[in-house]
Amino acid sequence: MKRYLIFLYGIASYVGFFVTFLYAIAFLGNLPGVPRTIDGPPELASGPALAIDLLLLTIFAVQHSLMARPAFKALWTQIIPVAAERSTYVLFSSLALTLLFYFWQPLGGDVWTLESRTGQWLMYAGFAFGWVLLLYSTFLINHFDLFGLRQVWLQLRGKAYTDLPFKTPGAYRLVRHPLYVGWFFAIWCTPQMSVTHMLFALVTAAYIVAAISFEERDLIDAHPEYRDYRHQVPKLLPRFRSARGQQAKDAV
Ligand SMILES: C[S@@+](CC[C@H](N)C(=O)[O-])C[C@H]1O[C@@H](n2cnc3c(N)ncnc32)[C@H](O)[C@@H]1O
Repeated sequence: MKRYLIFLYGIASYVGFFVTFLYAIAFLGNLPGVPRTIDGPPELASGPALAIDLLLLTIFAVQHSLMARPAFKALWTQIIPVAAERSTYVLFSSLALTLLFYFWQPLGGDVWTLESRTGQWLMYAGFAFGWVLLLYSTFLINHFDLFGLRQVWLQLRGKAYTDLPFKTPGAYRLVRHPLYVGWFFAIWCTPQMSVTHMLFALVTAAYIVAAISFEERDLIDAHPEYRDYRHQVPKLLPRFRSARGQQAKDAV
């Protein structure tokens, strides 16, 4: 019975993630048909609105980073079943994001507005590319493990969990963090950058850069070969070498 409940919990948490993921696209892209998006008429004075937005971003950052640390997981799994740990992380992340979507306060004011149709379409293309890259990268690592489904499925079948191996498929050969590159595209590519959107993009970008150093420390502890990978593959910006440059390097 308990095994089925944990499995159902994992499925529910995954559905929650998926709905939050779709809402995040609509929220950041100011898509029609959803009750609240990142931009809109300000409801509060700038000071309180800014304080609320920063608080919402901090809640997400603290939840997301703290609950991902091995030391926190070791403590947390004394309270909740080990197999439900990742689903709980996913659930809490979705809740923190939902809180942000619901209470987000637009500040008003524009940073840039692209008038050219080509510029606008390039921004839309970058936005779409970001979300696709983000989702694609989860499948390169293991989508079902990242979102807790593999863990609850293995326990349902009475099988032991095995850690994911370190791997560098597809985009991981170009950069170490393609999923975060996807985030960068999703948060910065907009034809109309408002002050509110800029605040979101700046804080999120700073958070991603900080999160990378925590994540890489854990990765080196778990997979010592990550140290070499770190020297060979850039963090976020791919290096495109010319064929002649590569030949010269191979010859050395
Ligand atoms: C949300 S994913 C982000 C992955 C990566 N930072 C990126 O931007 O593509 C975080 C999880 O991926 C795992 N991870 C990151 N790089 C990995 C790799 N090359 N092989 C296996 N797991 C990896 C981390 O241990 C962490 O559990």
